[in-house]
Amino acid sequence: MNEHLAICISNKVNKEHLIDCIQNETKLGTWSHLKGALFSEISINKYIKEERLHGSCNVQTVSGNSLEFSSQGERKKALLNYIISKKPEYIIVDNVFGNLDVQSQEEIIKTLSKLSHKAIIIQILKRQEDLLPFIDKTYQFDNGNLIEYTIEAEQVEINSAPFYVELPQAYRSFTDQINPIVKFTNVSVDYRERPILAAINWEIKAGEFWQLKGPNGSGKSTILSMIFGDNPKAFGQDITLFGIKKGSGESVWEIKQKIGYFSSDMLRGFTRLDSIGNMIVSGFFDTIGLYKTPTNEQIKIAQHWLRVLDMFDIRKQDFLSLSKGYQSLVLIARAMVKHPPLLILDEPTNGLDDADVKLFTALINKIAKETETAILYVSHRTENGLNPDFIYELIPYESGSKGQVILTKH
Ligand SMILES: Nc1ncnc2c1ncn2[C@@H]1O[C@H](COP(=O)(O)OP(=O)(O)OP(=O)(O)O)[C@@H](O)[C@H]1O
Repeated sequence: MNEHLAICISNKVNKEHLIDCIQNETKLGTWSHLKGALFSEISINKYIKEERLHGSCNVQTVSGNSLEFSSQGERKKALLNYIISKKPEYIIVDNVFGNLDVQSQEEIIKTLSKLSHKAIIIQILKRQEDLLPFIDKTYQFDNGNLIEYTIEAEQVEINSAPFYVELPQAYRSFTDQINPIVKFTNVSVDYRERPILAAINWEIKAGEFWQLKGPNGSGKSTILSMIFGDNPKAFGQDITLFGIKKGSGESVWEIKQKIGYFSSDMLRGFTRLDSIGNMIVSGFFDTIGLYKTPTNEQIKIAQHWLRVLDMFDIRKQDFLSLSKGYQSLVLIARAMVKHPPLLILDEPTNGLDDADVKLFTALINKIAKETETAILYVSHRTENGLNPDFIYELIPYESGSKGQVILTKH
């Protein structure tokens, strides 16, 4: 009988190092002698690189779409199918439910349970609620060793209001803000004649807190890219952002000035050395890292945010020295310094551990309460304590996804 294990880690542990130890060293276990596979965003990124380089890779999606142009959930499903076809003797399963919709989460539990009869499953676990049901033993990774560890309910004790300092007031007022700030009228999108969105009608007004949800591939990122990105599919559509019809001469830069954006993807791949303080100030210029000289007022606002996060004393410290959870708090402050009318959070808790999710939730609730900024949050997870006013749910049909509005507090 295979013994399956979970290794519980916080965001302070170097996950890549842990994976390397499992794959290549015998100190943790004897897996390195076996044929292994890695189910992780790390592998997906590797295959996307390969695809870019050679035009294709071994991991095939169900629709035949390239990995690069597939949705996050579609990529994960394609990777799992590929891994199964390789018949590994052990599988490292990292962030098992990240980016998967509720139905796919149930399916993956079934698939992995079945696989667990043939292969050893080594789960890397940051969220207690993600523990796979067939796991036999749980460990912590401590100083390069595995120490047996029992998960107990609600071990994570975090003050529910850890941010005491009031948020800075808007340095420019949005009281003359044109409402709604986002308006989609009959927006339909298809990719290579495959309908994705069908007649989307949606309005976000100033100060509202929205969650956008829907199954994998239903078109959430497509909607976001039409608001925040420069998706060519937005042209010729009836989309009004901040009172200006999209495509009527405004620059992407003008739109981005009014939107704060944070995605868990931003935490990956930073190599540039910059201080925590500079990272926050750079939000005024929509650059990652500081290239321009900020005004005194901009410095004052950034310092205020540093005090909110209780990071003023460590402001000169390297941003990369922070844990992923603290890096995300800094990047949210960075998104907020310009006091944007709209804050977009794209899968913001993906990859965070339990303690960091609690801090993140407290900061977002504070922003919702103390500012006029509307929040649009995209996630498959329902985070306890994060309470959007409305949900916009995409429901897929052959003819493209339709949207429905759900009021959550009435
Ligand atoms: N550039 C593109 N070319 C072809 N197909 C695309 C492109 N971009 C997206 N798609 C397809 O459009 C559909 C919607 O993708 P999108 O990323 O918007 O979904 P999503 O709801 O964000 O999914 P997930 O929850 O899995 O991230 C997917 O089936 C995807 O494969």
